[in-house]
Amino acid sequence: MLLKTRSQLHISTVSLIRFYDWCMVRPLSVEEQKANVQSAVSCNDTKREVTVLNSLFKQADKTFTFDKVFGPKSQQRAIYDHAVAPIVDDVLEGYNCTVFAFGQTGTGKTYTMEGEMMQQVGELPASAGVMPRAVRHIFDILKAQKAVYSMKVTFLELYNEEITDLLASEDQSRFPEDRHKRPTISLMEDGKGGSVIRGLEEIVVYSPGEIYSLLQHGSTRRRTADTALNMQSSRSHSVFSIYIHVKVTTTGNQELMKYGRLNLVDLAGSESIARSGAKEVRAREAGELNKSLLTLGRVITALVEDSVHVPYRANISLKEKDFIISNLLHAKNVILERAKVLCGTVETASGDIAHLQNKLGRQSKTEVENKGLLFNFRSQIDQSLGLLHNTVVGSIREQHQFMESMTGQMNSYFSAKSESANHLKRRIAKAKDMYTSGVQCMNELVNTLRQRSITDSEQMKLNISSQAIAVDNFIAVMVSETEQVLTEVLRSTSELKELLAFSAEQQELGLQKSLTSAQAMSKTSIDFFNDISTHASRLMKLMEQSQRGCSSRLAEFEKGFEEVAIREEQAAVDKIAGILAGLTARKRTMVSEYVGQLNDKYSEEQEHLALEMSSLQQVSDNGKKEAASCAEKLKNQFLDDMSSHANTKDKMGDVLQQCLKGSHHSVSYWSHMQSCLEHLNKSSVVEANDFIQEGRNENESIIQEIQLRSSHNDAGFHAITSDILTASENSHLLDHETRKRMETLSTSFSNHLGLLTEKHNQGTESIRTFTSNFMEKDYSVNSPVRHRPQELLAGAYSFESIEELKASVPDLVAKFKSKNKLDEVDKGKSYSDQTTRAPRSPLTPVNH
Ligand SMILES: Nc1ncnc2c1ncn2[C@@H]1O[C@H](COP(=O)(O)OP(=O)(O)OP(=O)(O)O)[C@@H](O)[C@H]1O
Repeated sequence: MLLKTRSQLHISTVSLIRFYDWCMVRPLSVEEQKANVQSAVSCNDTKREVTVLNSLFKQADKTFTFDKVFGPKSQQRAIYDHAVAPIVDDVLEGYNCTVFAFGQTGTGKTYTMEGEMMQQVGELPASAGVMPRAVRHIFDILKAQKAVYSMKVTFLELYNEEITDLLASEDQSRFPEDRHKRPTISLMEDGKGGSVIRGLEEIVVYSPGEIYSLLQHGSTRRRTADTALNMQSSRSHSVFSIYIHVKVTTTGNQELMKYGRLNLVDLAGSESIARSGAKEVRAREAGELNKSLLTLGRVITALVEDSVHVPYRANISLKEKDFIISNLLHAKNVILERAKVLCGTVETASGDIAHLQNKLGRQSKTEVENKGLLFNFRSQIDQSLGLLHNTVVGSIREQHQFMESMTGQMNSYFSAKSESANHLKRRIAKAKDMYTSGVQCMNELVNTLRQRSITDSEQMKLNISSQAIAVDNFIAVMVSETEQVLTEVLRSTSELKELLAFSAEQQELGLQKSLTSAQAMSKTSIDFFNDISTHASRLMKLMEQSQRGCSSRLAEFEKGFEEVAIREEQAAVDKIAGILAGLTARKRTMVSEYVGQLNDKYSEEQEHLALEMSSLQQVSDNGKKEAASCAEKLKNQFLDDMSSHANTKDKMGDVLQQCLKGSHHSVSYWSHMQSCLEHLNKSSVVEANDFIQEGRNENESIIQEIQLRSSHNDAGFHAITSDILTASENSHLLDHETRKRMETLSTSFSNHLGLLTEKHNQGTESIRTFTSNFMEKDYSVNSPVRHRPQELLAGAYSFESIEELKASVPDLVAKFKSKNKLDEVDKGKSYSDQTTRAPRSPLTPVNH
């Protein structure tokens, strides 16, 4: 497995690139040892040589030299310390560095780069790879330097020419099958000859632990597969990048930013498809991997050999992103050759490697030289900057001294020179006095204005606050009254509710009672009708019995009668006539006896029936009585319920009436409140508008007055300056040198005056701005739809204050004029020598 690094430093348009080749040979695994696999490679770490033992195949051994060789016994820590640690130092110096791990599948690339994944705290395990060690190293250095820095990381995977962000947030798709699809991102031209990876998530990190978690997370998302040569073979290239921005302070106390970037690239392994046992998808995948690695190798070789043509595109050779990503798309034969060399299958690669090493050595040397040159260049720049600084400071000091000496000379010149100088001095003093008094007067005016504005704003604040308090009180009263009304309404509503509940209860009770009564009544009626039915059935039975008795007796009578008739007939036949009378008498007796018996029996049954009928009558009467009493009870109950309902209804009516009154009262109260507020707002708006208008007028006149004074002052200074110029021009007695100095002094004085004028101009402008702000912003009244005006800004003028100011302005102007005898200036009595010049606009520079 080869570990290759590339460093790149960007200094304006210059890019320095250097390459190192390290060769790592992993130990035989336990399985390989068990299978008695023979080692085909021997390493000489000291000589930095790896020998492919072709003698095993009865051919000459081949020896290859690298920048560094790590044999099978090498520890992860040693590999990091020798190969990667210096590169991390370069990164923190502002270089862009890349560490590639490439080689045949199963040779230990991922193990070297990642190793056993990192612990959050404490020592790293012995098997920790380059990535966790580099992270820990970077943080250790930054901590030791107490550096101010920022850091972010990216982690991408390149699989079958498709880039995937390994740190992208998990997909929250609605459909579970979509969640496994990782978002792909694209490589784009950045328009500056470089390229950008669009959509790659850059994660800002603050601790090694955070990076370890990200690495662990990203690493588990990488595509791996179980092949015949590696149980967990990476099927994609991965690029983990750390971007570091460090703030540094130079000796000249300048703050600079160093931007360094470390790319840690774990390439997929090249493989012999036949040996790895790859089929179908895996075989195609392996083909793509081989192709990309080959192209990468070609690009690296072209860069190492300084080839005119780099098999990607020329600008890419200087750009790392393109180098890593795009070159993979074109990498073909060279990397395969390298892989084959390592496998001992290509014999002719030995010379190339040696040649490459020599080239690399030369390049490293040039690189070191360039770095030295650069360092010298930088120190020269620092020296030049220091020199420049000293020169500038010295020249300023000289100028200052010159000015001081000039002032002294001028003083002596004026004291020694004639009346014209004295006259000039007096004029200057006068102008100075005038200007000072003007300024003083203006200051007074400004102070008075400010004082007034403060007092008036306070007064206004007081008024506003008292108004606000009144409005607040008014609102509070309204609120409390509204609350009372609402409480009343609520109380009435609750009473109403209670009454309704009570009435419902009463109704329910009444209905319950009615139901019970109706049930009792119905039970009594049912009993009554049951009794009647019983008695009726008994009566029917009795009647049936009686009928049956009568029938049987009549049948017996008929039978007996027939028998007797037959006997009588026989007797009659026998006795013929004699007995006929007695027979008839006896027949009559028998019939009457039997009729008597029948009559008795019938009367007896009649009595019995009458008895039954009377008992039926009795039952019926009882039932009637009970029904009547029940009806009476129900009637009374119903009447009670009706009266209670009537009472409830009356009460509810009263309560509703109260509610209605309360609502009417609230409505009228609210409308009253609304009209009050509207009135209040309207009056505030009108007052404020009037106030603004008057304030605006007053301020306009004040500004005009200030401008007038300023123009007087300017005119005065203009006169003085021209006097000085005239005096200096006319001074034949002055020698050339003195005149020159005079001119310089005059120019500096004029410049000074120009500055003063500018300041004055700024002052006037700021007063104007202040006034316009004051008018347009500070005094603007809020929209009438609001209930309370906003507070005016502190320092704003009240209407009264402006009135007072207005009254005081003429006094102040008169005072100013009398103090400076400006009436004379106005009349053109003094400064007659200035009238020859055209009047200058008040705020234009004096000398031009
Ligand atoms: N220096 C080492 N010491 C002990 N075991 C190692 C070492 N290097 C690699 N291995 C073991 O060898 C096996 C293959 O290593 P690794 O997966 O890192 O190879 P790879 O080059 O990344 O393969 P691929 O290109 O197929 O992904 C792993 O089981 C790993 O643990």
